[in-house]
Amino acid sequence: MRILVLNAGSSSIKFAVFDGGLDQQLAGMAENIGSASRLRIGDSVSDCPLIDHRAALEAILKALRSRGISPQDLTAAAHRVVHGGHRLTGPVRITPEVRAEISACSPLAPLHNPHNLAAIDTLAQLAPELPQYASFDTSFHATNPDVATRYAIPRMQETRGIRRYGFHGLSYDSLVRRLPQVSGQSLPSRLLAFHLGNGASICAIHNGRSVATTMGYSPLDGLTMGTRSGGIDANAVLRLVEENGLERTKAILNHESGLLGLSGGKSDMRNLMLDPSADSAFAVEHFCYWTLRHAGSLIAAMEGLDAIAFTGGIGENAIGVRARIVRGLEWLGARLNPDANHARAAQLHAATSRVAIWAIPAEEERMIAANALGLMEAA
Ligand SMILES: Nc1ncnc2c1ncn2[C@@H]1O[C@H](COP(=O)(O)OP(=O)(O)O)[C@@H](O)[C@H]1O
Ligand SMILES: CC(=O)OP(=O)(O)O
Ligand SMILES: [Mg+2]
Repeated sequence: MRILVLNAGSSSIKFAVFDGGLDQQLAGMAENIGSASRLRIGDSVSDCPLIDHRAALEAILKALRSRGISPQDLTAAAHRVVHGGHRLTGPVRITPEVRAEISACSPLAPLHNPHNLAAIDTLAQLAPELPQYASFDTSFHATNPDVATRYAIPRMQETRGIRRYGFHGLSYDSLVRRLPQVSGQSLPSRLLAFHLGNGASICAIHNGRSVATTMGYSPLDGLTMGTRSGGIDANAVLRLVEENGLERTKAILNHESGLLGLSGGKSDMRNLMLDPSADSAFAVEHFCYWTLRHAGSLIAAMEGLDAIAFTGGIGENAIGVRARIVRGLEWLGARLNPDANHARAAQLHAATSRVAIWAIPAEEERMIAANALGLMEAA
């Protein structure tokens, strides 16, 4: 049994091969697609010009072939699909109907669904008999109450799908399973989970279920992100459309804003933290400030806070960002253990902290493989 998992994010494609016991045989990623791209497989890293996601997928498949794994050797492929809309609320085997539904959701997640579909189509061409499965980033938030998911717009528009969905659900779902294993304790009742990567969101998890999250109709809303604006007044968006047209405005808000727009050219947190310019420092502060503003809103939705967990590329690695965010939550009694933070430990809270603080690697790939395996076993 060999399951290939493909997780296409906005700037990267992560991949992993699992066996039937969900042991990971191989993993890697193509990162910084479109700029200074690199291909990592296990411990080896090579600079590799990857102009777009298609080129990245070809490079990944070539690298797998060179390690003796061609598409024909796989039992199944399993994909992260970012937007499942309101019909695809759990993992599924990909059929022509499912593919059409994912495609219909592409305008809602323009940085993601097209890449997810491209990977599905490429594998279908290379290995037409290969069963393929999809897990959706939106599913975990299906438990949000109506009051959290509805925009205050006429019902007619809501029935056309204009509502909040929420994303990064595979990461939050895996966090809920992983945290008790790592901490040796039961899941905290009111858990605030920060998925901070190139795309970034926060989720209020009450007794294991998502009750509120910062992303909305699409993965543009909420926090300041690598290249996405995060929350912006709809009238400001309309003005941008009037002045720049629809396509240009989409590009501005999705590809040219966020940390990139604020710093004047850098979207990668690693680079921003090394850069001494005032604009880069402001971009990092904007990211942290708005993360905290939204955190306050989600804490209110849960009526309190027992624990926080950081995940995603920034949440797992950016020591200074974590320290700044926890400092902003000191009024709630959160206290970081600086040594644990610097050592990149899993448990980050000081003994005096009233809020538990954890860093847990995002295990989206394992979650996607587990979902696919579950469907195969049930078939
Ligand atoms: N050691 C590090 N220090 C600071 N930031 C880091 C580090 N490693 C990764 N990051 C940041 O994590 C982000 C990418 O996160 P990731 O979750 O991989 O993104 P995505 O899946 O959305 O493409 C980038 O901003 C990157 O700079
Ligand atoms: C939904 C989303 O923003 O995904 P990513 O962080 O991988 O870009
Ligand atoms: Mg990601």
